[in-house]
Amino acid sequence: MLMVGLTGGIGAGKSTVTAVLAEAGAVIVDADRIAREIVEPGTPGLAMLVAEFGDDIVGPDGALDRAALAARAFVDAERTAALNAITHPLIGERTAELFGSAPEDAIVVHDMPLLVEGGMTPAYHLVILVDTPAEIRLRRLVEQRGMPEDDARARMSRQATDEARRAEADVLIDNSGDREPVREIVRMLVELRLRPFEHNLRTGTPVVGDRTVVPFRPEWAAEAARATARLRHVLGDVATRIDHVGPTAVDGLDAPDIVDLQVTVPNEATVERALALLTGAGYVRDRSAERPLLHWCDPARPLEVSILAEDDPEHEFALLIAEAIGSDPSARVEYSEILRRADREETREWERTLCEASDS
Ligand SMILES: CC(C)(COP(=O)(O)OP(=O)(O)OC[C@H]1O[C@@H](n2cnc3c(N)ncnc32)[C@H](O)[C@@H]1O)[C@@H](O)C(=O)NCCC(=O)NCCS
Ligand SMILES: Nc1ncnc2c1ncn2[C@@H]1O[C@H](COP(=O)(O)OP(=O)(O)OP(=O)(O)O)[C@@H](O)[C@H]1O
Repeated sequence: MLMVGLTGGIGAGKSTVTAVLAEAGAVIVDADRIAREIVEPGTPGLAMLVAEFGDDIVGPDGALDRAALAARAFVDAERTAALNAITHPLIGERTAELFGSAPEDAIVVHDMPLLVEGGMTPAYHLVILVDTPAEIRLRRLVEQRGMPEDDARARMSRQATDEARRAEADVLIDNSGDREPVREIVRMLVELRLRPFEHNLRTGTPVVGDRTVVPFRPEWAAEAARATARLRHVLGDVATRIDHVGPTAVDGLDAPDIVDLQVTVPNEATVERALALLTGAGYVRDRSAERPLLHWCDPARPLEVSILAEDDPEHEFALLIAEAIGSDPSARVEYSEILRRADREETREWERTLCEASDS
């Protein structure tokens, strides 16, 4: 199962995107819809809200008066936190049930406005952001959905900033213009990334990156940071540290488009534990490598994860390499030449020699 998180601020246009994903066969888990289910008349959720916010959030028909609750819940951060403390655990339970009942080969899309706010992004294989500037969202909410402007602004102020969302998203979909180009982009995303990603995960097929050197990409650092957060989510305390290493960690250096991450664990026994956790999460072991090495399954982000014990001398030199290259222009030139020869073992040997020299 491929788990995709889809997020965006209020009014970003997530519905446009989920409609295309649903047409393509994805299973959509809609957080706003679940939020309605758990407060239907007669539910414990509604009773808890009444106890917290008062009787008059319920209409004469016994149903939640959503506008009345919104008017009380979004006035300040403390009131919103009280709303969230009641609703979010109930939403979480129902969400887990729906994920649990999806077929093994499904692409499950969690349409969730508060993904970043909840610190949940590392739990998904991919995070998609519908990225629409706040002023456009506001205008659409007021003009097309008839939402009072002060309500829309109040909710926005309880949500993450556009910048915070962008930092955690793997894919940005710009919905500031017409809908049709957005639909086409989403259809392409499904065919070129989501379907092969799901297939790779289910069949244990690794994405082994191409070692051709490409111009330096400033995005590598952020991609490594998101991949690190995902590894941390799987490994928890088993990893003492996780570092972005290798050529893409050297600022400004042209390199093969493969992000290298190094997981450090306390000892040899925990190397095995880390390997088991990562293979259980879909990372694929590379049996041809000398040392414990895994590949990821995202066709658009080749990733190599090595696992080393703290007392292994190799673990030190990978951490030194970015610094050693950064401070030595001739080493940078030499490194580029080695990388162009695309031989992993030769590259590692050269890195080791450089680090030993700069260490002494
Ligand atoms: C307060 C309620 C009754 C208002 O209902 P209303 O029909 O006006 O809005 P609806 O539920 O359709 O939500 C519309 C949008 O408001 C924003 N929003 C809703 N709840 C929150 C919240 N707790 N914090 C920040 N933004 C929120 C989201 O962008 C959401 O997509 C309702 O939003 C609610 O129960 N919220 C708490 C549950 C929740 O956090 N839902 C968000 C996804 S888990
Ligand atoms: N590209 C677009 N051009 C014009 N209007 C749009 C576009 N995309 C969405 N809209 C409109 O903007 C409003 C918000 O979109 P939508 O309801 O899909 O947002 P959402 O991300 O699901 O929001 P929420 O978080 O509030 O549930 C809707 O009225 C929708 O019809």
